[in-house]
Amino acid sequence: MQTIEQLRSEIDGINRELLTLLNRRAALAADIGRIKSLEGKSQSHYDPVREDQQLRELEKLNGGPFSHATVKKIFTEIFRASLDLEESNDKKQLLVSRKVKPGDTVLSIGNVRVGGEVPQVLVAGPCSIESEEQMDATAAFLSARGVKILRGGAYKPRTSPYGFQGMGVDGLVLGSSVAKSYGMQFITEVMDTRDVEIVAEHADILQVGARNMHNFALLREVGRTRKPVLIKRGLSATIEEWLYAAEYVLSEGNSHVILCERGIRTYEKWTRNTLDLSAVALAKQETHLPVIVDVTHAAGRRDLLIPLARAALAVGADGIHVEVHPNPATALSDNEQQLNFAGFEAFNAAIEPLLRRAPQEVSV
Ligand SMILES: O=C(O)C(=O)C[C@]1(C(=O)O)C=C[C@@H](O)C=C1
Repeated sequence: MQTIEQLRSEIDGINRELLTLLNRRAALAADIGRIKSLEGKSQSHYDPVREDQQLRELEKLNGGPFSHATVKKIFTEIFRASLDLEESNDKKQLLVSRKVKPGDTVLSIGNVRVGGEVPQVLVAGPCSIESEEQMDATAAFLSARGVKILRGGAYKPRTSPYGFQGMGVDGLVLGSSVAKSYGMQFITEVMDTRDVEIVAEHADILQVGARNMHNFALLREVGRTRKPVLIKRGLSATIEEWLYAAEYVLSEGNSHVILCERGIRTYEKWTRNTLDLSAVALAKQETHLPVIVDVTHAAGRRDLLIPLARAALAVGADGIHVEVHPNPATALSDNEQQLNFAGFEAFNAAIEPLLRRAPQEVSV
């Protein structure tokens, strides 16, 4: 027969185990709560069906000596405590969330405004910056058609280390000076924390590419600048992970963020990626940030760019990103998917009827 002391010491041990388990359970409930908040499915986290399911399972498993009524009472108390935790965490809302900032964020970047009710923007230009002639011809052509944001990669995240890696600083200087001479804003990708300063010196908008969306050091570093940052959704990133990437930037004090859906990796092979338009609708609904759609990388083929861009605008995108090159056949990267000038002309004409106009353009 064990002594009371021995039994109590066993109970003390079980208490310690229970405490650890209860807190592990609470952490899981808190994670569920965060997902529920981000999805914004309902105001309340209370889920009676899930609670009932757990109670039934426990009733089946219960071998006593506690009666089911007692087990039910204890677990109902645990559910209430989890719910309280979830809802109190909810009060610490994400900065990207509309719960924190109900109105749309509208970025002013030079002469361009992005987000809210302002006309949607087109971000266009070549995949890679290759030469002055190429950039000059592209900027002259695009600016004459009302495009205000010129893209061009100076640092290229290529799948193969032997592929063209970009012109680096020379490309930055070229891209920014050509954009300036046509009154355009220059967007380019930054891939490395060590380059943030130099890229921010030349670019009007910093792009964090899909392959770097999980690079938290880079996200923090661009968050410490006060430059607008465009964050592409990662190749296999969930919507939640994409929004947390933006949260990294906002949490460093930089609220000038644009989200960019560019298609995700699925089993589908007829397109390069699968454009996830529900992500656009959800990001618009749950966050206050502008959302644009990169149709070029989503499709990976020219023949789908028009329908995808029209669909993106219909779903509420604040802009479209499309790659344009004077002669795609000779491009040093992505030559399958960039539009030539005639192709852009047709693209622009096809999406134009769907674009919002500036108030002074509305005819009465
Ligand atoms: O599973 C959930 O949805 C939770 O929020 C967790 C939990 C629980 O503690 O098990 C908490 C509250 C809900 O009413 C239902 C279940």
